Amino acid sequence: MLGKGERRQRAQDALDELRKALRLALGAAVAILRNAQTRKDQLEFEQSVTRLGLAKARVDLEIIEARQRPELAVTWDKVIAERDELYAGWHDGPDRLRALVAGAAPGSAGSPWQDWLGRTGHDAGGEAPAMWRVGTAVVEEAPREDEFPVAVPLLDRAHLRVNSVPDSRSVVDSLVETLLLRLMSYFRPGLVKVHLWDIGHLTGSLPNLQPLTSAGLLTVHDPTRLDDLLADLAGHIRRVHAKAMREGETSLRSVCVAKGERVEPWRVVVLFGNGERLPDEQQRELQRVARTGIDAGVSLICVDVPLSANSPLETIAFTDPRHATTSMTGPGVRFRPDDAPDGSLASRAAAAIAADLIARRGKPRTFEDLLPPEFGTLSSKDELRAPVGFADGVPVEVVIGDATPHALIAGPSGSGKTNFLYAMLGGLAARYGPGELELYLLDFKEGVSFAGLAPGRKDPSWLPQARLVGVNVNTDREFGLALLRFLTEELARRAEAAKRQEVTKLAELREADPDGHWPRIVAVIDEFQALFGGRDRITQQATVLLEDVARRGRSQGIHLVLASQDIAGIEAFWGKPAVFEQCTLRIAMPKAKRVLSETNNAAFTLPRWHAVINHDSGVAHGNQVAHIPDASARGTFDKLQQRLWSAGNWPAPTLFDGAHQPLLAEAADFADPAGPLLGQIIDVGCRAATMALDAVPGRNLAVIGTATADALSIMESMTFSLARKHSPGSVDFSIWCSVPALRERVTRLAKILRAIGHSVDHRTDEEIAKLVPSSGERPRYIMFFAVDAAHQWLERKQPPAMRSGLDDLRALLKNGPANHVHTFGWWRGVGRLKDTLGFGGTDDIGAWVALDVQGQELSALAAGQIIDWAPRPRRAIYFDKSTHSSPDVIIPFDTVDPA
Ligand SMILES: Nc1ncnc2c1ncn2[C@@H]1O[C@H](COP(=O)(O)OP(=O)(O)OP(=O)(O)O)[C@@H](O)[C@H]1O
Repeated sequence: MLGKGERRQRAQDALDELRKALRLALGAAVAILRNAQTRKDQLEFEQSVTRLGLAKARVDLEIIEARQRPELAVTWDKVIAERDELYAGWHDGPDRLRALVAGAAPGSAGSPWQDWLGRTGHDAGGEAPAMWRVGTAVVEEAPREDEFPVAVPLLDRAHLRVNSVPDSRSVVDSLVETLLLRLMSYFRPGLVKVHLWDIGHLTGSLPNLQPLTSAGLLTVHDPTRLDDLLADLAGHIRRVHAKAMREGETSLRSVCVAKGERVEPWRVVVLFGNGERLPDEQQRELQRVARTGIDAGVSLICVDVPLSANSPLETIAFTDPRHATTSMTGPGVRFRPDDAPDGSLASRAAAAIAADLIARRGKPRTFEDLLPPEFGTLSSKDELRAPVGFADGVPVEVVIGDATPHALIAGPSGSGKTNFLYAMLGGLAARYGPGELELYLLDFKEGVSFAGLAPGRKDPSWLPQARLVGVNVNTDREFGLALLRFLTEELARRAEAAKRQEVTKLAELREADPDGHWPRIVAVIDEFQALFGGRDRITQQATVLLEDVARRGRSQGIHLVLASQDIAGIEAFWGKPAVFEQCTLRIAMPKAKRVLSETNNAAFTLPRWHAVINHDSGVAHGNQVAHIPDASARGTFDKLQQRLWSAGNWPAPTLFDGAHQPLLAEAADFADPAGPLLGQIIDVGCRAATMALDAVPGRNLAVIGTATADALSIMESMTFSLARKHSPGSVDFSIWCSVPALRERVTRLAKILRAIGHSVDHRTDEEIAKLVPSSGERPRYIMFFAVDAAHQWLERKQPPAMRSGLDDLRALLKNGPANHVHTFGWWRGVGRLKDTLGFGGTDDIGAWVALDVQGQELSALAAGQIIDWAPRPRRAIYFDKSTHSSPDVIIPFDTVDPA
C-alpha cells in the first residue's frame, strides 16, 4: 500500500505532466498564430505592392516602413525577384509589341496622325485591320524608350467600352475622335458610317467631325430618341444577316472577305452616357445590338454606358484624367492616350472625307447601273429580286416572294411613283425572261404611263414580259375588276395544279411540274384607289377580289404592286386591313403619308428622287433609303425594252386603251365572227361581245338609248359581222330606217352589203310597215333602225282585219327567231321599246344593249335584277338573258372602215 505522502507526490507529478503538456500545446498554438499573422502580413504587403505597382511602392512611405520588418523585407525581395524573372524575357518586349501592332494596325490604323490625317483612304474594305491604336504605354520602371503602342480591336471584332473619371471627358472625346478619324481615313469614304448619340446633348459632341454629316457619314441622333436608333440598328442587323445568309455565309465579314470589298458599310455607333444603366428596355435592346451587331458590321463605342460582356468587348478605363488601363494589357499597364490633332486639322480632315464621298457620288448611279451584266438569266422559282436604287453607291433591292408577296407604293403627285415602277420593272425585266415573269400593268391615271410597254405607232417594240397593258382606264373601273377576276381565275388554276401535284407553293409546283409554264405574275395597278372610287357594285366586288388575290396570291406566285397618291383616301378598306397587311413591301416616296407604320416618319425627310424601301410592313427598323435613278427619261427604260424585244420573238401584250375606240376591222373576233359582234367587252382578253343566234324564241336584240353615234356603231357592227359570217346568197338582210337624218348612213350600209353580194331589202318609207312574213327558207336578219319612229306607220290599222303593222311586228318578234328570222332593233328609250312590245312582249327580246339609259329603267328587261349602270359616253352595257348573270360593259366599235 502506498503511504499518503507518496500518493500526493504522484498526483503532483501527474499534474505537472499535464501542465507541461498544456504549456507545450499552448506554445505551439501561439507559434502557429504568429506564423499565420506573419504570412497574412506578407500577403497583404505583397498585395499592396502589386496594387501600387513597383515604381510607386518603391517611394511609398508606408511600404518603406513596412520593409523594415525582416519578414516583409523577405517578401519585398521575393516580389523583386519574381518581377525580375518575369521580365527577364521582356528586354525585347516593347519591340515585339511594336511589330505586332504595326502588323495588326497598318496605315492610319496604327501610325501617328501626322502620317495620314487629311488624306482619304482607298481600302475597299475586304478585310479590316485587326487593331486600332489608341495610345502608348510603358511597363513600370522601364525607360521611356521602352514605350510601346496600345491598340484595341474594333469593327468586325469587338465593341469598345470607355469609362471616364472626373475631368477626363476632353481626353476621352479626343481618344474617340482620333479613333474615328483613323477608321474613316483608312477606308474609301462611305464604308464607315458613324452614328452619334449623347445623353447630354443634341449637338456639340465631337464637334470636329461635324463636316461628315453633310455627306451622311455622321448622323447625330436626338438624345431623347435612343429607341429609334436602337430599332434602326436592330432592323439593319436583321437585314444584313439575311443578306449574308443568302450569300451562304454566317457573317457580313465573311461575305466581304470573299468578295474582297465591303458590300455594306460598317456602322460605328458612339454612345455617350452618364455612367448609369439605361432604362431596362433600352439596355436590353442595346445588349441585343451588342450581341448580334459584330457579324453585321455594327460596332459600339460606349462611353460611360454600362454594357455587360456578353459579346466581344474591350474596355478602356481611365484611372486619372490622363491615363487609362485597358483590358488588352491588364491593370498593370497604364497607357497614355495619343495626342489628338488640333481641332481645325481634324475638322478639315473630316471635311475632306465628306467632300471626297460627295465627289464620288457626283457620278450619279443611273438606270444602266440597275441592269445585270447578262439579261434574263434568273429563275423566279423562289422569288423575284432586283435593285431599284442606290444608297451611297450600294444597290438597294426589292424582293417579291413568299415573305413579301405584295407591294404598296405611295407618294404625292410628282414624287416619282411612276418612275419608281419603271426602275423596278426594268430591273426585273432585265433579270427574268418572259417564261419567268409575266406583267399585267394597269394605270388609272389620266395619261398613258404604261402605253410604251405595248406596241405603238411611234415605237413598235414592247416589253416581252408584258401580257396586258391598260391605259386611260380611269373611267373604266370595270377593267380593273376584270383584271382582278382574271387573277383569281389564274389563282384557282394554279391552286388546282398544285393540288394535283400535292404541293402548296409555287416553288414546289415548279419542281413537281418542271415542264409546266408557271411564271410569277406581277400585276401593277397605278392609282389603284380609283378602283374603289364609288359606293357601288364595282367597289364592293373589287374589294372582295383584291382581298382574295392578296391573301392567296402569296403562295401561288401572283403578286400585286399597288401604287397610290393617298392610301388614306381608300374608304373601301377602312376596317378591312387584310389587303394592307398582305402588302409587306412598302415603298414611300418623299412626303408619302400612311404607307409606312404610324410612328415611322422616314418619308417626311426624304430628299427628292429618293424612296424608303421597307420589307417589314413599314416598321421603322425595315427602312432602307435609296436614290432612285431616272428610269423615265429617253434612253433608259425604252432602250432596255428595245434590247429585250429585239432579242427574241415574243407575243405582243394586249393593249387596252380606254381613250381609244377599238376598230371593228381590227377586232380579233371579226376575222371569223361566231355571230353578231356588238362591241368590245371591257375585259382582260379584249374580246368582242357576240350574241348567240340559235333558232329559238327570244333571239332578238334591242339597242336602247338616244346616243345615236353609239347606236349606229352597234347596229353596223352586228350587220358587218353577220355579213362576214355568212356567204353571200345564204342569208337575207332587211335594213329599215324611217328617220331621214340617218338615211345617208343607213343607205351606205345597205350599199356595202350589196357590194359584198348579199341580198338586201332596204326600206326608208311606209313600206316598212308591210313586214315581210318569215320565209323560213333562208335566215333573215332584220336591222331595224329607230323602230319607235316607224310607229307612225306601224300603228295604222289595215281594213278589213283591222290588223296593224305593230301586230305583225310583235308576231315577227315572237315567231321569227324559231324560223331563223332575227330582229335587231334600235329604240330610243325603254318606254318606246315597251310600246312596241306591248304587254308581255319583253320575253321576245332575249338580249339588249343599253346606252344612255339609267340602270333602274332596265331591271324590267332583266327579270327584275338590279342593274347597276350610270351611262357614260362611248360605253354601253350588254345583257343576254340566256347567258349572262350580270351585264358586260362594252365599247362600241369604230365601224368606219369595216373592210
Ligand atoms: N428618280 C428620278 N430622277 C429624275 N427624275 C425623276 C425621278 N423620278 C421622277 N422623275 C421625274 O419627275 C416627274 C414626275 O415623276 P413621276 O411621273 O414618276 O411621278 P408620280 O409620283 O408618278 O406622279 P403622278 O402621280 O403625278 O404621275 C417625271 O417627269 C419624271 O421624269
